[in-house]
Amino acid sequence: MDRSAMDGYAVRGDGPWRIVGHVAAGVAEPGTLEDGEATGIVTGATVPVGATCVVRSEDAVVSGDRLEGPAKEGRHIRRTGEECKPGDQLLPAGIVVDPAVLGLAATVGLNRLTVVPPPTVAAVITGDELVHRGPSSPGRIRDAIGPMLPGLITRAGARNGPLTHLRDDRDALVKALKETQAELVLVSGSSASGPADHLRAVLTELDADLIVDGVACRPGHPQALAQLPDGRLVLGLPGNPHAALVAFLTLGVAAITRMRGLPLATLANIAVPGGITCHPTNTRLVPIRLTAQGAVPVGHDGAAMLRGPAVADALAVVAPGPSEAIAARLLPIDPGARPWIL
Ligand SMILES: Nc1nc2c(c(=O)[nH]1)N[C@H]1C(S)=C(S)[C@@H](COP(=O)(O)OP(=O)(O)OC[C@H]3O[C@@H](n4cnc5c(N)ncnc54)[C@H](O)[C@@H]3O)O[C@H]1N2
Ligand code: MOO
Repeated sequence: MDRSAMDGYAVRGDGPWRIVGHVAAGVAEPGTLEDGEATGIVTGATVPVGATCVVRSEDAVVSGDRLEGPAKEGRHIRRTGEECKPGDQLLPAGIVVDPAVLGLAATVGLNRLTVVPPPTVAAVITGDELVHRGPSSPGRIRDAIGPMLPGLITRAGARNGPLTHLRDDRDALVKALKETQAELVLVSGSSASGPADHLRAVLTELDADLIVDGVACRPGHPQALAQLPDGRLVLGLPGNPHAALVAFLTLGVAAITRMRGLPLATLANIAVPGGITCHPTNTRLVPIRLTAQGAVPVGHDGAAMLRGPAVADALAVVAPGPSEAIAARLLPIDPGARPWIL
């Protein structure tokens, strides 16, 4: 149906017009206008048959049932089929159902969409030294990874499964990995080769396929990705909090993105006017802020520090090399952000 885009009067022909009625919202049969006739109308209401334009209420001069105002053929009428015609493809296949997509689907009357459901991601935080409330004390530190994960998981487009805390105990980790129901299980603080780091041994015991056994990046090199025989994925996040964040943003987001049926993002390149020292053999991930001149490192970027990442817009992905990089790729700190095209 043709609808009014403004509150005012639907008119037919040139003015002045005689006001013959009013069309309220939701009226299905607004009638017909003859030449020289007008009817009051609200935004969104169906215009009467024969209406040639709508005069906005602020442009209308009314005295009794007489209306005067500016008239221009088609003005302020939303014509049927303006946005889409039968047979139009509204959206490409494989698109993320974000709020605008959902609204558009409802607009065209769809009750059901065929979707790839978001995967569920669970987390197991390990460490005898961790406390979860109050300040740290000698020998004990606050868990900084657990509080980061639910938001990261949500922003990566997955559902949060259970988040549990474990002592550094091999049997407890075996039990947790056997019992945790999620397509992806994150395990923090057990990725290296120390006496309390059981992840790799436990993965072997569970007959997992170790898909990624360390990544040549700094921080985050001990990260690991494995697949259990029943198909669930396990991602080992290094215990150092910045390293854990890097591992989630790289392997974690890549795994979740593919489980959602989406292609991996292409990262934009950006200039680093002040340069960033390269690592000779590993890719560096350096927290930066975006400025009009390019990427500027924010500092406080040690593997155990979150002060840098907390104020950063992105991680600069700096390829290995002998000297300084003057350009880098950008990995958003927020996994829900669309990667920038610069
Ligand atoms: N011999 C080697 N030792 C280490 C290596 C190595 O290559 N060879 N790599 C180091 C790097 S790099 C990292 S990262 C860590 C990774 O260790 P794990 O994943 O096994 O984690 P932990 O040893 O338990 O902890 C490391 C560090 O992080 C602190 N931590 C642990 N969990 C949390 C948490 N939830 N919140 C805050 N901080 C946490 C923990 O107290 C340690 O200080 O291995 C290095 N060692
Ligand atoms: O992962 Mo460690 O630096 O590489 O913290």
